[in-house]
Amino acid sequence: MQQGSWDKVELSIQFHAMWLIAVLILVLALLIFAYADTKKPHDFPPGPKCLPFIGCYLEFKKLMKQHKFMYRTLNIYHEKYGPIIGLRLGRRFLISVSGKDAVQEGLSREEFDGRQRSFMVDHRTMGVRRGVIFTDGEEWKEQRRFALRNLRDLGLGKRSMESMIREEALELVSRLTEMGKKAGSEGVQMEKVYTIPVLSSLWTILSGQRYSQEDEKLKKFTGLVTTLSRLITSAGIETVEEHKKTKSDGEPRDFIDTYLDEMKKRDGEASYFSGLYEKFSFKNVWSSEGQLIAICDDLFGAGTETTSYTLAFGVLFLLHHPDVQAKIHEELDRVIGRDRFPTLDDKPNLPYLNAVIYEIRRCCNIVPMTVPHRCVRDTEFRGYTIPKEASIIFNLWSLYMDRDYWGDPHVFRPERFLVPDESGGWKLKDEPSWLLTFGLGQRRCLGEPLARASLYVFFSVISHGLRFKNPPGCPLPSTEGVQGFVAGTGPFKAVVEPRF
Ligand code: HEM
Repeated sequence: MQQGSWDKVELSIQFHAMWLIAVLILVLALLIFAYADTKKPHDFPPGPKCLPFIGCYLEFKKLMKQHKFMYRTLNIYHEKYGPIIGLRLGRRFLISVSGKDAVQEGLSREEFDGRQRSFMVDHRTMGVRRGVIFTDGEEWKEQRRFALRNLRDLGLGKRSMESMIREEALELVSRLTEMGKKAGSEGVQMEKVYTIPVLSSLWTILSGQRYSQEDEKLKKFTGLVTTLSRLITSAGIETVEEHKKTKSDGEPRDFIDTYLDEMKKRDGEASYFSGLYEKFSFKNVWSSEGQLIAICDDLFGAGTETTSYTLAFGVLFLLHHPDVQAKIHEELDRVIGRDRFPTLDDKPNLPYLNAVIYEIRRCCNIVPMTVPHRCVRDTEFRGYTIPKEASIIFNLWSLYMDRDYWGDPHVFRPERFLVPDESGGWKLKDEPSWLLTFGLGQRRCLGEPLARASLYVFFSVISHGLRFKNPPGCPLPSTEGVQGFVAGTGPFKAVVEPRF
C-alpha cells in the first residue's frame, strides 16, 4: 500500500478512536451522574430507593394503582419507614408526615407554610398566583388576614350566620320530603343533595344575595364549582359587576363590597379598565378584581364539597347504623320536642347528636391529607433535613385511625366521644386534638367556624325532620370515599320519610 493510503487509514483510526473516547467519557459521565442521582440529600427522611432521573416514580405509580388513594399509598411507606418519609418523584422531593406529634409539630412550623406553584391553578388567574389557598409569603398573609377579619365582621362564626344556614336547611327538609314522596321505596339520589344548600349559604355570606335552591343561576354555579372549573367564572364576574353598580362607598353589605372598598382605598379607581384582561389583570394585588374573584373561588372551592360531602357521609353512616339514627331521634324528641326545629342554642343540650357529628368527621375522611405545603428554606425537622422547595403532606388520616388512641378506629361508634354525667345521662367530651379535621397552624382552615356551624345546623335540622332508610333489597352503599378534589361518597340512594 502507498504511503498516502496508510496516512488516510491512520487518520481514520485516530478519528474513530477520538469518537470512541468521547462516547466512553460521555457514558462514564452519565453513569456517574446516574449513580449520584440515586443518592438523596444528607439526612433526608427514609423512603424508597431512587432510580436515576425518575426517583421512585414507577414504584409509587404502581402502588397508587393498587391502593387507589394517595394517603393509603403513603401509609404503606409509613409502615415500612416510620412517621416521616421522603420520596423523590422525578426531580421533586415529597415528604409525608404522619402520627399526631409529628403532624402537630410540622403544621406549626412557619418554614412549612409555603405552597407549590401549579400551572393549572395559576391558569385560572391568567398565569399569576392569586387567591389564598395556593399563594404564600406576605401576599398570602395579608389576604388571609383580610378575608378572616372581614368574614368574621360579616357574621362568620356569629349568630347571624346561623339564620342563613338554617333557612337553607329548612328549605332542604321541604325539598327532600317532596323528593322522598316522589321516589318512594326507590330512594332519593343522595350524594349531591347538600351541595346546592351549602353553596347557597356561602353565596349569601359572600355576595349578600340569597337564591332559592331551585334557582337556575345557583344550579349553574354549583355545576361550575363541583366540576372544579377553577376559572374566573362568569357568575363571579357578573356578581362583582352588579356590586360595583349598586354599592355605596363605606357601607359594605357583604364580603365583595368590603373588598371593593379596600381596593378603592389602596388603589383608587385605577383598575376599572374596560377590557377583560386588564380588568382582571393581576399586576398589583389590590389593583384589580382578579384577586377578589380568586379568593371567592377559593372559598367556594374549599367550602362547598368539604361540607356537603361530610353531610352526605352523615346520611350514609345512618343507613349503616339505624340504631345510631334512633338514638339521635330519641334525644331530639326528648330535648327539643316536635313543635320546633333545633337551633344553635340547643347545641350544648344535644351531646349524642354532637358525638355523631364528631364521629362522622373522623370516619368520613373527606380530607385525609392537607393540601401540599412547601418548605420555604432548608429545615431541620425531627432529626431530618427537609430541603427547600420540597412538598410536604400532613397525613391527617393517620390521626383518625390511630389504634393506640381510639382502640377500634374502624368502627363507627359515637359513644367514644361521650362520658357519663352526674345525672346518669351522657356528657360530650372535649374535642380531642386527634380530630384535626380543620388542620392546624397558619394554614388552618379559613372557613372553620362556618363549616362547624353548617355541619351542626344542617345535621340537626335534617335529622329532626327526616328519617333515612336503605332502599329495600339494595346492598348498603360503600363507606369508602371516591377520590376527587375531596374524597366524597360514591352515588347512593336513601328512602326519605318525614318524621311527623
Ligand atoms: C367540613 C368542612 C371542611 C373541612 C373538613 C376543611 C378542611 C380544611 C383543612 C384540613 C385545611 C388545611 C389545609 C392545609 O393545611 O393545607 C383547610 C384549608 C382551607 N379551608 Fe377548609 N375545610 C372545610 C370547610 C371550609 C369552608 C366552609 C371554607 C370556606 C368558607 C373553607 C376554606 C378553606 C380555605 C380558604 C383554606 C386554605 C387556607 C390557607 O391555605 O391559608 N374550608 N380546610
